[in-house]
Parts: sequence; C-alpha cells; structure tokens
Amino acid sequence: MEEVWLQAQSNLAKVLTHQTFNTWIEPIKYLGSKRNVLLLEAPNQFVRDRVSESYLPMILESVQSLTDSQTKIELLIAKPKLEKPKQPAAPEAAAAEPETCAGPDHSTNLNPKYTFDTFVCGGSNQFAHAAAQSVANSPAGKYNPLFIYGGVGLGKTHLLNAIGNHVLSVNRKARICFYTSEKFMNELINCLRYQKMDQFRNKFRKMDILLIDDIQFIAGKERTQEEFFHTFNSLYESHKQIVVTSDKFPKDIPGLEERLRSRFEWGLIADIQAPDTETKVAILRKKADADHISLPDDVALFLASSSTTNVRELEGMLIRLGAVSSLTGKNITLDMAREVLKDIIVDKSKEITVEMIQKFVAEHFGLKVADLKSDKRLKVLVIPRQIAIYLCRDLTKSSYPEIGERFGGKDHSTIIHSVKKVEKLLSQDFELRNTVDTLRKGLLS
Ligand SMILES: Nc1ncnc2c1ncn2[C@@H]1O[C@H](COP(=O)(O)OP(=O)(O)OP(=O)(O)O)[C@@H](O)[C@H]1O
Repeated sequence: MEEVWLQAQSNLAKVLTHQTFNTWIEPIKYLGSKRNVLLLEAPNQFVRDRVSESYLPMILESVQSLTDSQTKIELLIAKPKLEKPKQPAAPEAAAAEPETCAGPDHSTNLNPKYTFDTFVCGGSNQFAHAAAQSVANSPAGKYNPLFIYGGVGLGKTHLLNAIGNHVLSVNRKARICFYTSEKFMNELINCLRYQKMDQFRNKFRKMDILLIDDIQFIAGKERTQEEFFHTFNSLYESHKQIVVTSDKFPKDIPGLEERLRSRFEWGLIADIQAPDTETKVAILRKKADADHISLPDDVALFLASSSTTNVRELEGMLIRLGAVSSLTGKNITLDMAREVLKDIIVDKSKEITVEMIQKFVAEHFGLKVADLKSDKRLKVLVIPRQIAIYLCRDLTKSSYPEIGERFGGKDHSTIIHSVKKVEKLLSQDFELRNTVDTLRKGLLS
C-alpha cells in the first residue's frame, strides 16, 4: 500500500499546481493499512481539515484507480511532539512601583488597508491565509498560537493586520495589540527604566489578541524574551489569541530560547512561500485597481515575470510606472515599462529548458552535467544537483516525474525532497540564496 500512496502522490503532482501539491498533498505521510483502508497521516489538524474538505475525493479517486473502488482512506493527525504543561508557568516576581507607561491606542495602530479583502490568495500563501482567516473567525480556538513565517515582503504583516482588522470589524470592543517585537522591546526598556513594569504587564496581559510582528528580533535579547514568555503564558492561560510572524521557522531562529520556541510549536505554524507568476499578476492587478493605475495585461505579466518574489518590490515597480505615467501624461505600455524598469527586470520571455539549467548550473560549479544527473552523494555534487533541480521546478513547466527522468531517472520523491531542501535553505542560508539568485538571473538574462 505504501507504493500505492507514493504512486497516487506522483499522479496528483501531475494535475495539481506544485504549490498546492507542496502545501497539502506532499506533507501527507503513509502510516499503514488495514484490510482495504489506507491509513494516512496529516502533520496537524489544520492540514487534515483542509485536505478533508478540499482534496479527499481527488485523493481517493487517485488511490482507487491504482487499487479498486472498495479502497477507503482514513486521514489521521500526527501526534504532537510536545506535551503542554498542565500548570501555567510560574509568574515572575512583581516589579517595582507602577505609574504611567506610554502605550499605543491599541485598537488604532492596525493598518486599515491590510485586510483579507485586499489580500490575494494564491498557492504560495493559501495555507497561511486560511490559517489567519480561521483565527480571525474564532480567536483562541483551534490554532493558538498561530506562527506565520516566510521571506521578506511576502505578506506576513498584511495577514497579521488582516486578523486584527477582521476581529475589530466584528467586535469594536476587542482589545487588540499589534506590535513589532522591536517596539515591544523598546517599550519594555522604557518601562524598566522608569519602573513601570506593572503597567507594562497589565497592558499586554489584558489584551484579547496579541499580534507580534517579526518575532525573530527578540532572539538573543534575554530580558525581552523573559517578559514575552510571561506575557505569552498569561494570555494563553486566559484563552486569548496570540499570533506572531517571523522570517524563519521557530527552530531556525538562532538565539531564541527553547521555552519560547516550544510554545510557538504548540499551535499552528503556517508558512508563506514566494508567489508564483499568476499570484504576482493578481496582486499587481488588485493594487493597480486600488491605486487607479491603468495596467495593461502584458505589462502586468512583464512585471510578474521578473525574478523578484518580494511583493513590496513588485508594488514599488507598479508605483514607479504609475508615477511616470502621471508625470508624463502617457499611458503605461510594455515599451515604457521596459525602459523605466530596465535596471530592475530581466526579460523572462525566452523559454528555459531543463537541459539549459543543467548546463548552466554545471558550468557555474565547475562540474559536468553527468555529475548532476548521477547518484553520487559527494557534498560538492549534492547541493549543485539540488539547486539545479529546484531551478528546473521554478523556471520550467516540467513536473516532478519529468524532472526526475531528466536527472538520470530519479524518483519523483527525490525531486520533491531536493526542491523542499533548497526552499528551506533559501530562508536560512544567505550565501546559498545569493547563488540561486545569481543563477536565476543568469538563466533569465
Ligand atoms: N498576497 C498578497 N496580496 C496583496 N498584497 C500583498 C500580498 N502579499 C504581500 N502584499 C503586499 O506586499 C507588501 C509587503 O507585505 P508585508 O509587509 O506584509 O510583507 P512581510 O512578509 O511582512 O515583509 P517583511 O519580512 O519585510 O516584514 C505590502 O504592501 C502587502 O500589502
């Protein structure tokens, strides 16, 4: 039955977009089988719920086509690795005398433009988007804390605000605190300095929803982590929702205390990946409409096919075109966009093939194409091979099995593993990210 599951996954990979596949199907593991029931395991309840809602019929069809129509599927949830402590953590000793401590009007520091309505949901962010909506609809329900992580400019802050804005739209009285971790730290420092710690604690602990952006910045800051830890415990124990964002997965944040890391893992961890071209186009369209910029389809596609995945940068290009258009009184056209953005965008109109990528990557690393296709496990070969595979998936339309075929007949699961590995390294390893960017730019130029 395990073979059946692998084959079914492989078949599904061919019909689903690779982001949908990566988000919902790939994380499902084979557990076993009993009689005609295939036992599968989702990594958490969230994935189980979504897959059951949206993909189970498709999965069942795929499995039954490989076995028979009597086969059933049971989708279970993986056991959590960490047990929650029964008792709340011991409260910290009360600090010195309270007085005043300047704080924000916590219900107004949300950005009103960052709502679910203005957020474009695509394969790359559907997991985080669905998780954020779920939390906004039932705070402190199933997914507490919610930890959203992803690269720069991919919409983490937008989703965080969208949660707050949605909750406020339903309940004007909800006490919502939206802070960057840096602001949390600065306020803490001030309160420590002026001995206003009680006030500090009361303020955060009476919130209904605590939204902390860029939590990675508290790593290595002992006192801030300590205070955040107690705030977290207090809110969690009172069934209040906590949502944090970060540019990294909790265990990949260096200097983050173990006790905080484990708490972030209690709830749901949702990632945002780089948007694909279709999502980039949709984001640009929405932004252009909101800003009353007339953006022709071919220009939207031209911007979206640029190698940047940072949505903030894409928006920057659009704003620049809008500004040039309104200053010169000329409509935005493809030629104008090419001229105005010539230093930023490389033309992706040429077709890129797996063979071109293999040759280019092999040359870059001083290897032979045959080395990339081989099964040799030498470190000097493994990373270039994985990068080449990743770029094939990113820059060509080839499916996992097709790429596997062209890399010496590798299995699709090896290809998926390589792509995932590089995706993970891209968010952790600055040097590798540079190398991949350079290669991508070289291939596209
Ligand atoms: N899916 C999306 N739909 C609409 N707009 C988006 C989307 N993703 C990002 N944006 C926009 O891109 C810009 C950058 O997003 P945001 O600030 O949320 O990114 P971030 O992930 O928090 O980045 P950073 O890591 O720099 O904090 C914002 O203007 C945001 O509205």
